[in-house]
Amino acid sequence: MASKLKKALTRLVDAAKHLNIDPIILERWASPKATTHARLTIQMDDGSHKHFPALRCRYDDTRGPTKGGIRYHPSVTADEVETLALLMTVKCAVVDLPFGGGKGGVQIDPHPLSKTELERLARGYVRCFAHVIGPNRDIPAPDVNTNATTMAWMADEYASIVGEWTPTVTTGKPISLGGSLGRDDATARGGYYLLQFLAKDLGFTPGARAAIQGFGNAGSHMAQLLESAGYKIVAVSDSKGAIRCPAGLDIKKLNAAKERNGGVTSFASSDGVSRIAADELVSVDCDLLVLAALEDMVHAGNAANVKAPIILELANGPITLEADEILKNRGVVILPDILANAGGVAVSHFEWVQNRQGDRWLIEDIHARLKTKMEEEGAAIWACAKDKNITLRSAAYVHALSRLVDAIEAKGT
Ligand SMILES: NC(=O)C1=CN([C@@H]2O[C@H](COP(=O)(O)OP(=O)(O)OC[C@H]3O[C@@H](n4cnc5c(N)ncnc54)[C@H](O)[C@@H]3O)[C@@H](O)[C@H]2O)C=CC1
Ligand SMILES: O=C(O)CCC(=O)C(=O)O
Repeated sequence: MASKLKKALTRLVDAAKHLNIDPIILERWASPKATTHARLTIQMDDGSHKHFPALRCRYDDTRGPTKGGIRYHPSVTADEVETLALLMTVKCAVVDLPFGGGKGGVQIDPHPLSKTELERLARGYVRCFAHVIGPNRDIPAPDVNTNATTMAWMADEYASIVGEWTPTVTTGKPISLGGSLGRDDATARGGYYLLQFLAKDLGFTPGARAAIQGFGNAGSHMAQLLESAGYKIVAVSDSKGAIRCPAGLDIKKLNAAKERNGGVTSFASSDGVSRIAADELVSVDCDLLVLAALEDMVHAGNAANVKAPIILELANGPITLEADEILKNRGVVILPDILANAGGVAVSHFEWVQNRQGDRWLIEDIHARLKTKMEEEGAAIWACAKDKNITLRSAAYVHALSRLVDAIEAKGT
């Protein structure tokens, strides 16, 4: 079976056909610039030691330091991390950030770990990769199962290694340590601004019904934003299961139930809310399907069951190549990951700039800058898709690729 990376690269190669790109230039993205592997050993609270495979990939730094999150998950592999780092390379070009693409991961289920074990894991990661990361070289951020606290521990460990506080080495930090206002909900908010901007063209109106797969950072913030704007959230899921409520879920109450009980299914005892099978989420009757969990969740086996006419990808790579084709043939419009979830890295860039300036921007400024970015890039990609009669995903790749090629040609290499 083709690797995830090989499959992901076909999207880049297809986009190149719409531009007159020298194949030699394209070859440079066929593999990452560097992937570093490590054995990450931590002491557990009972005094024993455990070892976990850990990685950091710097896929491409043509447009600037590599940038991308760190994921803790049992399914982390080099192939997955490299694929996600390729997506970061393209994403940063889509929204014109002065960054290349990177990603990191640890193959671990972090849920059974205590807080002290999690801290040792984060610090251990930095000790493994201190020679790879750096404020002008490679800048991590949160991704699946990592958060602001993880970034604080990582920045603190980096400071003790280099001998000075260096806030620009990670983004997504707590506000008290130089984190940016608005980074917490930025991934969802960027997707939300894009959706609002295209709503008229998409025929998406307030009161419309949304189903959301994944109820972590990206998915739960999206639920809040959509609910506040008058949309109905009729189903949500997480790794433990899914719930449905045709009248619309109360997201505040759902969040409180999740906090208390650790998962969305605990809310199934509330009025009008029923439990459904996790894989039923993608086939719920709704006007918008938000994918905010993991890769490959919509595949050849379930793409035909999707009822939503619009899909917004907050997750990275949630739709397989085969499913993409099925959905395209059925006329489903996909707002693609490399544009729709770029709000996270865009506000990470704002954080990095604020840290370099030693300044703090107002939340209103951050929202305004993010909105402008999503609208400008969204408009360009929408126009490219119409002009070339291609999908929004293909148009986003074309848009990014032309910026990447311009940068290479400008360097003359
Ligand atoms: N956090 C960020 O800033 C960004 C995240 N993303 C992407 O968004 C996606 C979600 O990331 P976060 O929200 O940060 O992670 P998170 O760890 O906060 O949340 C992940 C959510 O997905 C759920 N989940 C896992 N497996 C599932 C399954 N099989 N079915 C349904 N739900 C499942 C988890 O229970 C959890 O609710 C990932 O693909 C990530 O790469 C993309 C851009 C930025
Ligand atoms: O904020 C960042 O630097 C990267 C976030 C990320 O990992 C992503 O966009 O997939």
